[in-house]
Amino acid sequence: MVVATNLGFPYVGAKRELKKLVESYWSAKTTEAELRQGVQEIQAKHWKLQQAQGLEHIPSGDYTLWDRVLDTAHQFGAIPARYQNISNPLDQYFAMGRGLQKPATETTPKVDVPAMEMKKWFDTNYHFTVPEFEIDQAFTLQNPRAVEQFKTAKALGIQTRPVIVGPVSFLKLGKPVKSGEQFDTLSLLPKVLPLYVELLKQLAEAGAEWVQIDEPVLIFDLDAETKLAFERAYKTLKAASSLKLLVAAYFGRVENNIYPLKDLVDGLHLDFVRAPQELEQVLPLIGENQVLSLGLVDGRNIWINNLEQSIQLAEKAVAALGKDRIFVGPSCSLAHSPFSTEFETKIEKANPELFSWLSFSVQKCKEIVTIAKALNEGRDAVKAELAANAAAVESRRTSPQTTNKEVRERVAQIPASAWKRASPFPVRREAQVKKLNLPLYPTTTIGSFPQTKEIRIARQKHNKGELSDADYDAFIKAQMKEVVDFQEKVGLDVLVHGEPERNDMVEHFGHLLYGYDFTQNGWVVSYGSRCVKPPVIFGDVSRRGPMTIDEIKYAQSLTSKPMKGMLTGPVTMMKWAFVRDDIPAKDLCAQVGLALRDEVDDLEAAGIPCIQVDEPAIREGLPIRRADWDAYLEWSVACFRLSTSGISDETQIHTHMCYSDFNDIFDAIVALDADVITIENSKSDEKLLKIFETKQYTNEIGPGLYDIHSPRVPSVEEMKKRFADMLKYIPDHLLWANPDCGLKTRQWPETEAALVNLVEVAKYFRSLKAQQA
Ligand code: MET
Ligand SMILES: [Zn+2]
Repeated sequence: MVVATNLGFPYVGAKRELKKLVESYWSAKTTEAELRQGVQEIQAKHWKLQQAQGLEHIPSGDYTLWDRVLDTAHQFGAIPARYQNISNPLDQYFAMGRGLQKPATETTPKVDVPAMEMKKWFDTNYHFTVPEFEIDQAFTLQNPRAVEQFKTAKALGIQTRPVIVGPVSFLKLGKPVKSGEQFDTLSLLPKVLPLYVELLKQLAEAGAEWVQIDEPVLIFDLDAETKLAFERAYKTLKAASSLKLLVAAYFGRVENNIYPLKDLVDGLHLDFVRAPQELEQVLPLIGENQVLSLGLVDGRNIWINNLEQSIQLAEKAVAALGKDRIFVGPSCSLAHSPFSTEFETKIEKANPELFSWLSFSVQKCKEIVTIAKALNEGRDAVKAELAANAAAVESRRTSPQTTNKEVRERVAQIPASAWKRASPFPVRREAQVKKLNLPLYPTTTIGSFPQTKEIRIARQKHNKGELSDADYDAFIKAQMKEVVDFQEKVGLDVLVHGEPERNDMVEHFGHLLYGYDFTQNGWVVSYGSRCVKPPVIFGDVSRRGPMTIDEIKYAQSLTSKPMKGMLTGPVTMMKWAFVRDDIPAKDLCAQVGLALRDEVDDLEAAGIPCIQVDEPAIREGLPIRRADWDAYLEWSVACFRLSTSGISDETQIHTHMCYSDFNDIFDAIVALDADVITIENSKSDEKLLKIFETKQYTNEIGPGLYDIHSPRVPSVEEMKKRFADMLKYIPDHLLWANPDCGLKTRQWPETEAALVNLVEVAKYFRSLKAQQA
């Protein structure tokens, strides 16, 4: 029979219970014993909830207090030296994840260790902790969490399927401990495999039957060596274990990467939401005794499944392999989607139609069960569910809420000339130099200034109706005035309004656009205990009206210096939202691009000489497979240009990106053709600047002079050194001086001190230049 399975559950909890629990432990309000007890209660609730939906394979070991890859590193003793003298294992674990600072006491020395590096988990917005390996790394097995969780569930009478991170992904996702010491982390495979054997043994002894081994690196472009590593690893594990091994890949297509696993493991889980077209290719790669687990329900988005479509796809697999060799499940762990729609009372009331299109984790479990039941017992057995689903699918397909004829027509008729600026950069530069009259090495900031408690309180009060629109407006104006006066005082050249009216750079604009809505509880983990609540894009996007003109115009009226308008770019507006899946991403992006284009035009008409369109998410949207890069970059760059090309030569377009690692998309950054780009640099000095040895950036550029993520005030000397380094690569007339990113997470005192120093650095180099001349 077809088995209904799950790969992972949103461990953070319906109301972010786990977050509250661990944070309370960190602030010493909860003891370790209470933390463990609390976690068990949450887990028990979630296991029972999944059982109640009718799932047969329920995961355990998918719960984590920080990150599952970190759990794996910690349990195998891959603990970097700097954490080794923290004696309590739990505190050591948290220190690896989030760093630890403790003043000295009479008996203990001071502790000050930074966190391990975090990286994006494939193309999601979740960040995992990057394991660090020594070239002669030794591994030991201590308290594997999967075993502990399996036993806890078992004691409650629930048979679960333990989930572990597989050996090849674990090693591949890690890095050599010293950046200078390069070695292939996969070379550690022979050392770590015996411990995996031991881990499987412990799971078998505890009574597990199936174990899910996550190997998401199967979706990368893999070299022959890694494929060989897969073969070696799973030959060893299979030979040593009586457990049934399900190797799980997700977030993309696997192509023939799974070939080495043929007949080696008992089952494979693949993502048919991302790669439905792959079913036919993979069926012949499934060995005679292997199960194919179909990822049919989107684990990363919030839309209802098209059950009939899923059933039809599954029927093809059933026809080829038989019911006994098919599982159905989510495409990936449901930890990447929010908990349950039952808490979305606002949308339910205000927009019941939209509500009927939403499916969060609990609902997704039910969808999986319905698909399995339809396959096992026929569609009649789930008639009511299928009918309700078909009605909702049809309502979404045909609803006037999702389609705006004018927007569609406008996108279809974008003239070729709208995709690029009227004149090439050198011509625009001349016009801008004349108009702006900026000094050499102009100074600016990235947009936001400290979001103080005062600002947050005023916003809350306004949202609750305790502060009238007029009073709130006056408050925001006063904030802008403070920020403008401050920038004048410090001596910056291109000013900003400070973004006091924005809680978040995507959500703020989402409220001003048609097609966006907002959940009350649609939380997903971003890293550790940090959660985000992305907006929902459900329909065609267009402006409700001018979005920023009043604020920016007001800010400009306060100064004779150029004011920089501030917008969030089309790709970022999409990437940091739950995006609709019923039209191609590139069409949606063009809609957002057009809405922003109107705003850019209006800003110009209002007399704003510089306009920044932030695109921090362009890099992270990059597809995993190289073969898919060009197509993505082509439309994402095009949509940025669409939003910034409706204006005259003399209006200066800025863009901003952070989070580094740009070198592999350098050509696309050039193609954006922004007049000025400000870009992260201070955390990866040489890496960014190195590229200028081989490639030329022809427009103006401001690599960040200091890291805004830390309260540390950068000294004049240190920024001088950085600036001098930049001047080796970037011609004088193109270089700007600015911080790394927006200042909203900073406090005022350090902001002031840092910017005063920054302006001094620019002045120093200007006078140096004047002396040379
Ligand atoms: C994550 S990029 C942030 C850019 C935005 N303009 C800010 O300054 O906050
Ligand atoms: Zn930034």
